[in-house]
Amino acid sequence: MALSWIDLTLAACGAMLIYKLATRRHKPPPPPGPRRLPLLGNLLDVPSTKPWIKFAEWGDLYGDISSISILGQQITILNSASVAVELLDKKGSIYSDRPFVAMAGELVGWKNMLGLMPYGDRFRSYRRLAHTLFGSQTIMRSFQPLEEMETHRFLKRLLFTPENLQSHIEKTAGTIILRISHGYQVEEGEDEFVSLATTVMEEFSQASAPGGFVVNSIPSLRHLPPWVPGTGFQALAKVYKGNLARMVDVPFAWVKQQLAAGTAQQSILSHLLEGKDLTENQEFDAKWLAASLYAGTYHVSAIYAFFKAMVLYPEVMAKAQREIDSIVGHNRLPGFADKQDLPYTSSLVLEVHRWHSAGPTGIPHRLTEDDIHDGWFLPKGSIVIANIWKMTHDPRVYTNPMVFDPERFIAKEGKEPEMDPSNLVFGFGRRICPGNKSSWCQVLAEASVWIIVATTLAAFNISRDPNGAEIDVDQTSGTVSLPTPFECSIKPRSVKASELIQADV
Ligand code: HEM
Repeated sequence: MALSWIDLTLAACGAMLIYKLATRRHKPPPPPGPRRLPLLGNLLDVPSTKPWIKFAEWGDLYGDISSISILGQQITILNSASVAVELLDKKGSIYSDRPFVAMAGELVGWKNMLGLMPYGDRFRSYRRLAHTLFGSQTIMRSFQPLEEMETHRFLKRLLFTPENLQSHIEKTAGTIILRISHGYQVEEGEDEFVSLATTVMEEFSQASAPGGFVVNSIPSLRHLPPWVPGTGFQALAKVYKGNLARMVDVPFAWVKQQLAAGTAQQSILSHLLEGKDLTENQEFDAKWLAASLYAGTYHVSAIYAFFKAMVLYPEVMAKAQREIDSIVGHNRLPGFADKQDLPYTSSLVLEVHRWHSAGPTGIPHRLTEDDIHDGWFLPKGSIVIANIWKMTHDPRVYTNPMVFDPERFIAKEGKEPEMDPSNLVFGFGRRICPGNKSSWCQVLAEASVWIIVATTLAAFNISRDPNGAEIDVDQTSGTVSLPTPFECSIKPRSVKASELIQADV
């Protein structure tokens, strides 16, 4: 008997159903994790603050690779460096996308910044562009005198208004980056570029916060016209977008004007633009690449954590000061040239990066293909989070991980140094922080923390404020996590130290 079209259609549907059932039956399970509720999954299990602590507990219960599901979206959590390397490094070609964040990425425009840029040709050309320029240690070292000078200015600000520690750190970190990225010298007091960037970073935090905007959970809402009730996010996105564009365009226009006048300082942008006939696209990329650097604020958190650690561990501060005094003496401040002779101070900087996780959960990666790892199924489009906090506080890797102890990185007879946290804190794979030590803008991340730590220890004593509140060893929630606020006393170590701080820069 001949088959009718309806038989064929039914057969096709049946075949599809059988195929789906068969493939579903044969699909391995997701990595283990807490029990999932229908529809909600683990929505109620993830704490709204400091999720890395809960992620670490799941690591202890279910192993180094675990997973949860939130409203149908699988999230895989990696709790050890080895598993992060296996997935994010070794399978980087499929683990390097970023999650789609409708409000921040799409509507406001952060997808043009490196951190949120989708993985693809444009991303690769950004990183290639940067690497060809700054893979050279020579170019990066040429920025060191500038960094020493800005650090000296930081010491001066600290001398006169130590109570404004956090804002001095923010200003100095921003200044160093703007000098290197745009060749721009920040004004003392209120500065137009710094204020604009501060506003834009706050807006980014709001626009990217999970649960902050309904459009982040239901991205298709972004297509609704602004007159539809409940789409107030559209108007706000327009304001944020305008501010972001100003933060990117205004300093860029300033550099072009300086280049035309022949007064431009050496900077990343001057290297990219000077004497080159760039296409519109190349110019666009250069502009957003330079702005991407300015958006990296993790080192503010690391420097602030250094001050907190010194208040809590005065014996560590005293030991580093003895080392600096013995090598540098009392008649000058330390500089990069002294670094190799200051191993304890350098270990102290490593311990700051380990003890305080500036980016406890990194920036989430997104899978672009299905993957099976160790018998577990990780679907295309799922999110992968490296729990950096757990990796740097794992007792299997670090002895007494909650204690601040630079000695752990110093080789002793019969004892190897513990793992260098630089292999963890800058993330993994093709999205590893470009501020990583083997990468092109290391001078901005590791080096800027080192020079501030070394000169501050040489010049100041940092101690508990006798009238201040009890200090807790805690940190704020967020992609970039700061130490919780604390009070401390910051005083020059001697009259000579005070003179050195006030000397002309
Ligand atoms: C203490 C200093 C710093 C730490 C701990 C840190 C940490 C991180 C981490 C964990 C990531 C995510 C990596 C991943 O997705 O696996 C990241 C990305 C990034 N960082 Fe840093 N960072 C620091 C300093 C800086 C500085 C100074 C800059 C600016 C030059 C910077 C620029 C960036 C950029 C542009 C990305 C995004 C890279 C991409 O998505 O391809 N970071 N950083």
